[in-house]
Order: sequence, then C-alpha cells, then structure tokens
Amino acid sequence: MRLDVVSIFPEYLAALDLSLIGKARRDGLLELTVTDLRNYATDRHRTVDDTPYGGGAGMVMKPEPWALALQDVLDRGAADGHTGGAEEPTSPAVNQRPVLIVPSPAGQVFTQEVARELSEREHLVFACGRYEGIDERVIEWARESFEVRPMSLGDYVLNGGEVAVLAMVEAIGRLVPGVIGNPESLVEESHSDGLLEYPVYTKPASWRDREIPEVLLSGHHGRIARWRRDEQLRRTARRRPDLIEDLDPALLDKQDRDV
Ligand SMILES: NC(=S)c1ccno1
Repeated sequence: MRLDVVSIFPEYLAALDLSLIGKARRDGLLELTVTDLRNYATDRHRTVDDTPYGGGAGMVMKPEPWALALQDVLDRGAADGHTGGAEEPTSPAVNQRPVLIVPSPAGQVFTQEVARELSEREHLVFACGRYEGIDERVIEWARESFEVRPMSLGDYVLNGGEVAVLAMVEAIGRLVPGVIGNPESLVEESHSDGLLEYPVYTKPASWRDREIPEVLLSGHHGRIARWRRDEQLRRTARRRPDLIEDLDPALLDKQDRDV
C-alpha cells in the first residue's frame, strides 16, 4: 500500500516512523511519503493561506499550493506504477483511483469498517487542512483524479488534520497483511465483530487482593470462550448500546441472546 500525507507540519507525522507502522515502512509493506505543502507555495514567503471571501474569522488554505502538491503526488504515484495517477484511470469503477482522505469534522465518521475498506485500496492520500480549512474548489478539482473522502474521527474540532491522520494511518495500516505479526490478534479486538473486546488479565493471578476470574484458570476452552463472549456483550450493552442496536442478529448465537 502506498500512502501520501500532505501537511504544513510534516514533522507532526514523525510518529509514523515508530513501532509497527515504522517497521512496516522499513519492511516495504507500507510506502509512506510525507510532503510539505509549503514547498508548493507560489511566492517567496511560501504563503499557503489567505483571508476568507465573505469575511469571517481565521484564514483559508489557498487552492494553488494544494493543487500543485496533489498533482505531484499523483504524478509520483503514476511514475511508480500506481494506477489512477496523472493518466486517465483505466477503470475507475473498480476503485483504482487514489483515495484522497480529508480529515474534517464535516466528514464521514471513521470506523473500523471504513478502516478495513481503506486497507484494501492501493493508494491513500491524506490532505491535512489547517486554519479554517482548504478552499472548497480544491475538493472539486481533486474529484477529477481522486476518490475524495472527507473523514471525521468524531464530533469534535482539532486544530488540523495531522492528529487524525496519525490515528487513521495506524488503524488502516495495521490491517494490511503482514503488518501485525499474528493476524489472530485482529480477530478478537473491539469492533472486529461489532462488539467491544472482553477484559484481559495477566500474571500475577492475585494482585493487591484482586483476583482474576476463576474461569480463566479452568483450562476449559469452551467455558473461557463463552465467558469472553458474555463479557463482550455485557461491556458493549453497558458502554455502547448503540452498537448492540446496529448489530447484525446473525452474529448472535442462541446463548448470546440469554445474556
Ligand atoms: N474531527 C476531525 S477529524 C477534525 C479534523 C479537523 N478538525 O476536526
């Protein structure tokens, strides 16, 4: 998977050199490039923002630097053989276009399901807006060559898209085959089956007069699996009843309904 991030604070993305994502980059599983938007400013002051038409507080990110930066991302992708680059996409219907993800409170809510969908795409490009946002004409222009996806981490406002990109790249990147050493780890985590994950424990069995659930010491795999499933259902019902409402009933077995 190829990932590009465009930002005026490229150093913000340094965390993507660390841990599993950093290792995946070094192993060639993820090809991630961070681009400084200011390198595409068209004046000697490297200006990337200006006052908003119609008045109002704050500044808006100028369209031209963004268009030049995103076109360069496309051209580099095409030069490296990634489809959907500068030349016409061969068959956009099969989603070969690069996906332009624009973190924004006005975007689609980013979920595990969206992460899974995006982890199967070939080229993701993240546009980190700052100030009051990016001139809307950039989004319109980008639709000619990208599948544009405004995306929100949640209903709150950040100072820019970089923090959201760190979260999305980690959530998406870890689903790319080979990034997580043991793919089994992906099976029983929160949201993998529509439920929150069960509580986990490790040694010592007794800690500050607190014991672990006895069933976990039983060695009875069937009982342990049942206990874990019950805990998932209880925890989800308590903390995120909205997930239970949305749950596909086919995912619930008969015993689930007795919890
Ligand atoms: N909620 C998100 S993703 C965001 C981006 C910028 N501000 O808020």
